[in-house]
Amino acid sequence: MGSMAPSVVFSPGELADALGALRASTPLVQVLTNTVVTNFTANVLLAAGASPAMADVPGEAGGFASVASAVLVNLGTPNSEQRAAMAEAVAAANAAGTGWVLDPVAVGSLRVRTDFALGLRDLTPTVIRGNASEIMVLAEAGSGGRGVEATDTVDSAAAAARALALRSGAVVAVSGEADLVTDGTRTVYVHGGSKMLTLVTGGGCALGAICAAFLPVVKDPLLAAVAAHAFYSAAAERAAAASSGPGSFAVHFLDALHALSPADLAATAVLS
Ligand SMILES: Nc1ncnc2c1ncn2[C@@H]1O[C@H](COP(=O)(O)OP(=O)(O)OP(=O)(O)O)[C@@H](O)[C@H]1O
Ligand SMILES: Cc1ncsc1CCO
Ligand SMILES: [Mg+2]
Repeated sequence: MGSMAPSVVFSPGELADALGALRASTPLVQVLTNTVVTNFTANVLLAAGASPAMADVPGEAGGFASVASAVLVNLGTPNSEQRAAMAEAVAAANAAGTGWVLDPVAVGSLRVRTDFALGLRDLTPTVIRGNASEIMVLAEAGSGGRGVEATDTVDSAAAAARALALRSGAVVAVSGEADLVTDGTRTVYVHGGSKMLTLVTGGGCALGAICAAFLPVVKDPLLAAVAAHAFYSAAAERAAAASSGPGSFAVHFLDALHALSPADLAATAVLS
């Protein structure tokens, strides 16, 4: 992978500048996410240089979204209060012109969240991020994975991802061995990363938060999502090299997100 030509879509310098802008502005990211990954997600955002706020209570979520830099809506454990808060936050983010990310965890076989996710899909998310099976369900081209895990490959979801982007107006990101990011017209693959990310809960969920953190710092949401994935992959590679299993990987991953410089990102990212 290291010998692959860099993408013609975004240069290493554009990725570096995006990370530099994130670090310079400390975006305030409102997170409405599942109970499994809340703490890990907050730590990932802090390590990366953003400021997390887990404001997901009805009556507060809308007010918070109108002042946040970006919002993440993750459907991992969607209790009814949280669904009400998500509806509030999305309405307020849209009214304020604030970017928001939808992560439709485990849609397909799980009815409540599937119905809710299909409604959110049509409320102009800026980015939709999920694994291949989740993205295929939102594109109405698949029946879902096995619980929170994908049973489809990124390549098999590529056409669905592009169709979903064109239909929703969102940038669509599909995670896997190589991540695919598309706005329906332009498609970028982000290589690298580590399989260790799949052995720590929240590997995908926290990536959605990092996508949100990049939205307010660059104009083009496709560049924001690509920079987020490249940054995340670069940190995962560095962490995997220093660790001996999932436990130490999680610790080294936070350290790597914190330590990785814009120049490191420019030197490490492999796009195609
Ligand atoms: N085989 C692999 N090799 C390298 N990196 C991988 C591999 N599979 C997944 N990843 C990386 O792991 C991260 C999480 O992707 P994954 O597809 O597991 O998300 P997910 O299923 O949504 O996760 P979650 O369990 O948090 O919901 C992404 O950064 C992705 O690039
Ligand atoms: C394990 C799990 N179950 C519901 S959400 C979640 C976190 C990973 O998606
Ligand atoms: Mg997921």
